[in-house]
Amino acid sequence: MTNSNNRLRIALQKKGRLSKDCNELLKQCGVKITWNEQRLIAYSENLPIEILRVRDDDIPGLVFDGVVDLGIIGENVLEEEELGRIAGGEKVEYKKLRTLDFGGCRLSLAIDRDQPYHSVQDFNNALIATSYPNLLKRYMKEQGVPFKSILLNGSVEVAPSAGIAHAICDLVSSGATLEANGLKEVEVIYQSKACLIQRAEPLDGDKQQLVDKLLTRIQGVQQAAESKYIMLHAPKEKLEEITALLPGVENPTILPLAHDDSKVAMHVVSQETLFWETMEQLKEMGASSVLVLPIEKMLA
Ligand SMILES: Nc1ncnc2c1ncn2[C@@H]1O[C@H](COP(=O)(O)OP(=O)(O)OP(=O)(O)O)[C@@H](O)[C@H]1O
Ligand SMILES: O=P(O)(O)OC[C@H]1O[C@H](OP(=O)(O)OP(=O)(O)O)[C@H](O)[C@@H]1O
Ligand SMILES: [Mg+2]
Repeated sequence: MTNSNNRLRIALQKKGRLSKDCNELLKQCGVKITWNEQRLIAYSENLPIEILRVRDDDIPGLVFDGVVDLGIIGENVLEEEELGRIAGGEKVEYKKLRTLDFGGCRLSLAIDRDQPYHSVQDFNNALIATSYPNLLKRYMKEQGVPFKSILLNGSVEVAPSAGIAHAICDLVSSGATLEANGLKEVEVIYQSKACLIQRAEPLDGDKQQLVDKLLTRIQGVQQAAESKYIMLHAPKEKLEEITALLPGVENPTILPLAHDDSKVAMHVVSQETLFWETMEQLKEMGASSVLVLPIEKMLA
């Protein structure tokens, strides 16, 4: 069954690590949605969009099968599902539209913290607990290390101390969960971020236009998050030096200052964070009133 009405259907994680960031991204893109914790389909009030709120594991399949038009999903879950389907002889098609700037984590092999470790060869014939058997299999095949996996869908970190497995392969971000369970990370096998995917089958003209609009807005939101608006007063003779110091700046706006002929006001959009060290250097060059402001939206 496919989408019968004319709304663009987007699958998002209902509850978990990605949900807050997904909802925030839609909000920043001007998609107004009234969320109701119990409702599994939410409708936008101002755009023809509906949100299907599901377990993240189901999102790749919903996109591959064309049940939804778009989905936001961790690359780890996306590739795991893709590898699984390919292994089962299925053809997998979808479009990856954009990598997003949240959901960053890595899939790693970890062992008991007191166990010595030399190389990936230490996993020869080991029993490894994981929720990502296909990504693990691909990695171990590349490394030429035979192993056995045991599938655990959650609380994977408990496996070694519970005597279920010798090691684990699970997601790591801060490392706090590994540490709390007496484990140490020994190999990173996959780096992941959230991404936006679209079903392979073409959308009708209106829906594709809406997708393109959303993509432009997402780009604007991401660019803005990475950029800063910098305002400062600069001595006229130091303009070039100061511009060279500011990261990613091309054409600053220069404005005259009232009652001071020796300085001008300089406004620039910088593509990177301005570090304290650079601020101090600016000051040494005679710059004053340096302000660094966040940017909410950007349209190039
Ligand atoms: N510690 C983390 N830091 C950042 N991103 C993470 C972290 N853990 C997981 N992620 C990313 O967020 C995704 C969702 O993680 P989460 O733990 O919410 O999944 P889940 O428990 O499988 O949720 P669901 O109930 O929807 O199946 C992961 O697949 C990964 O891409
Ligand atoms: O390195 P850390 O910052 O400690 O993060 C890693 C943990 O985060 C994820 O689980 P989550 O907390 O999302 O819980 P879940 O496995 O129950 O979904 C992941 O499965 C790890 O257990
Ligand atoms: Mg899940």
